[in-house]
Amino acid sequence: MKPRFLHLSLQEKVKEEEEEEEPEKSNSVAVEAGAAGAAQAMASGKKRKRKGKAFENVEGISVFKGSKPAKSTKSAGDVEGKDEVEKEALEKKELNRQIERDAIMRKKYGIHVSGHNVPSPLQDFSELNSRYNCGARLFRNLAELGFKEPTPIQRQAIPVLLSNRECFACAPTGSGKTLAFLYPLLVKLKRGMNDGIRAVILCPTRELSSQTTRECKKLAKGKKFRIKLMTKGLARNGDFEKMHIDILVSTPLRLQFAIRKRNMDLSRVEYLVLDESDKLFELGFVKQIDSVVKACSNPSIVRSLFSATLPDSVEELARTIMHDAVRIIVGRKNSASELIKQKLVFAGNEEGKLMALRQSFRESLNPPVLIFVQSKERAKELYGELLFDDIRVDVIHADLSQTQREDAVDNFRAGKTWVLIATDVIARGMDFKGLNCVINFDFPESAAAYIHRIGRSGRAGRTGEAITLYTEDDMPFLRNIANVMVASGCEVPNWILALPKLKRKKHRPTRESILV
Ligand SMILES: Nc1ncnc2c1ncn2[C@@H]1O[C@H](COP(=O)(O)OP(=O)(O)OP(=O)(O)O)[C@@H](O)[C@H]1O
Repeated sequence: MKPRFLHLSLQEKVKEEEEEEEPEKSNSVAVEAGAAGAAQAMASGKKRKRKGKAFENVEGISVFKGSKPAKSTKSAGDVEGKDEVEKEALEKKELNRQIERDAIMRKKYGIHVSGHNVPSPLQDFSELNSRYNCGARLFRNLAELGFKEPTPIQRQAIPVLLSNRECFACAPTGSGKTLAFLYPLLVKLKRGMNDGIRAVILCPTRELSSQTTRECKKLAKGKKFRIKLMTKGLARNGDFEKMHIDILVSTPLRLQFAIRKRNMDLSRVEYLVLDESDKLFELGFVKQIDSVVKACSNPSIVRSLFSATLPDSVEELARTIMHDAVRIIVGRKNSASELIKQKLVFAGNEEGKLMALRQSFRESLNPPVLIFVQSKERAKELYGELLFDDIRVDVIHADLSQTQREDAVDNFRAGKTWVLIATDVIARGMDFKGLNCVINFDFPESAAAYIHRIGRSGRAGRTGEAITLYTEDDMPFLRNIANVMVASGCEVPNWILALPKLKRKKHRPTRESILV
């Protein structure tokens, strides 16, 4: 099903965007144009100055300054024309040099871009001040949070968003995408200038919304931003007409509820971020996303999509709704983080999986460990089994209350729980610092699910481990996962890579009960 917002006429949008861009341009040419652009913008700035000078020269000599024309066999026009040509050649040279410098830096960090006039990547965070005048407080917060160097996605996505360009970005799990979209928001929004809701960040789960809100508040420390998490209570009872929110973080369902039932007005939203965008474009979410995107009717809105996996279908969809978007891919598209050591383990059947898990815990348990299963029923069953082993174990799934879910995450983060059993509800975006190992007790339903699950470890430059158990039933789907493993530098037996290609991408078999 195609979302309705796709029917928005492109022509209409182009016109709207043109109207919007004017004030930004006049504010700061060099800043906003960025790019191979920084040079281009500089060049055009220079051009303007020089044109001014040229005008003064001609007029000055003959009209205002009253001085006599220089004695020359060549006419003033000839000299002027030559100067202009030389200057243009110089500018072109500088522009080419800048393009070369950008290309070298992108190559160094594995950044691939497409789009017109893409802003230059950041050399370091200090450029946020020199190039974009980002403000001392936000800059200090970066240092206080221990962020010394921008990650590759931050190097490219931050300048793009600071230049008010729409973008869709794909970078590995744990590579700092959150900061890449939060930081430009905080810079661009300045402080409480408008009423209503000014920026919306959509995340597929409550846990991720809550984590993103927390990160945003940390980054905005000392600034008076009104940053809100859309809770169930707020969605049901919020008086949004009287409320001023700079940044609202929500799941699509809660936001759609507030739009429908509480008449929430999103027409002044200036920035819309779709985090884990490919998940948000899946069938279960698409209607909600549609109504949110439609409600964000501000013609000047800047939208951005972020994920570690970006299927072509989502890219195509994104292209139809975005204007002049920049595409940023870090590393290889749809690949796992290279920091994770990945292993496939044959366990025969369902019974064998439990034995293999117990055996591995007996040999060495290096907490924290996250175990993924296919459904909430299976999560409950496995929890029931491990509860009697001498392990501090907990479980998280969609049947638990909000408080229980929050407690499960908090206890795991605090080290009170060593092993957390989970469904895919926390497979995306969750940042558990120092997670050593992910175990796929149940084989993931797709390559994308695999990438996100194992991506809970090996984050922010740390190494991690991922073990995937498989049974006879999972064998036909092994190749999908093996391809991901090979692409991220892991060894896989040749027979797996020689398995036939499957047309069906999703694998969610009926499994025997875990209970013994
Ligand atoms: N420049 C940086 N330097 C050091 N650490 C950073 C930097 N930027 C972000 N981090 C840290 O890296 C970790 C992962 O970041 P983040 O959660 O944004 O990853 P992500 O790319 O969004 O991953 P996912 O695809 O799983 O959502 C976080 O703990 C974050 O604090």
